[in-house]
Amino acid sequence: MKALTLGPTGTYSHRAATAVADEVAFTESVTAIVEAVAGGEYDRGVVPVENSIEGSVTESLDAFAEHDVAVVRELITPIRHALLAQSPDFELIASHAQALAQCRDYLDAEYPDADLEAVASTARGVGRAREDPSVAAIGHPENATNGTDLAVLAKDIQDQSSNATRFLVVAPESERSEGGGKTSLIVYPNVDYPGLLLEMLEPFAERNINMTRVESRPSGERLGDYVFHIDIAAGLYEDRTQDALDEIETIAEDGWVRRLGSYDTEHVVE
Ligand SMILES: O=C(O)C(=O)Cc1ccccc1
Repeated sequence: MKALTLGPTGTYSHRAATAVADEVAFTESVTAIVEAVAGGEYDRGVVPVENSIEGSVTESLDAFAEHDVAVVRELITPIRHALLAQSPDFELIASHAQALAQCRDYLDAEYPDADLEAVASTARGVGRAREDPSVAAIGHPENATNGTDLAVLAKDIQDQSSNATRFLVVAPESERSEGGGKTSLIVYPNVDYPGLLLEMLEPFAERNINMTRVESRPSGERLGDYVFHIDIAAGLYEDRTQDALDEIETIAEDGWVRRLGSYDTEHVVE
């Protein structure tokens, strides 16, 4: 099975993708990954969606709302960042925006004068550091092994030791599964009245379904209009989930409800 993920070689997404696919291809935007799977060009896509320090990768959430794909697996992986450079005399640190943010306190304390540059992925930053001695990168320490000029200047530089990222594996919509202990949903009510959010939560609460995440994203239609990303600890195969969703469909009758699919959480070690 071939998976498309965020590249180039050496990203955290790459590491997660090797756990689910024997062949991995790369692109440099998560939107492009979701688009390519929705368009039938790849069997699987592996996208980062949420980090324990920095929160959501909003580009991934918005891509799920835009394109018809199924979510078939959830991978949670520890993230341990290293600082990589040709020498300690660098002026600029290049990495993925999330990685820079996850190491903000460390960078402020140790390198207050360094410029920061957000690039498409951690491995793209590593590429910049390989080409330019004035650039350092933040990424997985293995990026500095095997024939590179890079040294690992520091390890475990993330601001919390328990830094974890959640990746979702997307597949063509026809592969959506109803089996699994978790389900991802997107609800666009297309209405606004007092108590709407409360009404959307009640169908789950009344059936003792734990909501593991709810996040609103701008719909892009008008200011103050939102799409809700909801994850629940129940499978689509369960009657209680179907009953709750029937009620949600009524609340969102002027909008839409998307069932991305059910899956079980898998922990992938480094
Ligand atoms: O840039 C990468 O390596 C990614 O896969 C995105 C990312 C960035 C920071 C933490 C986890 C994933």
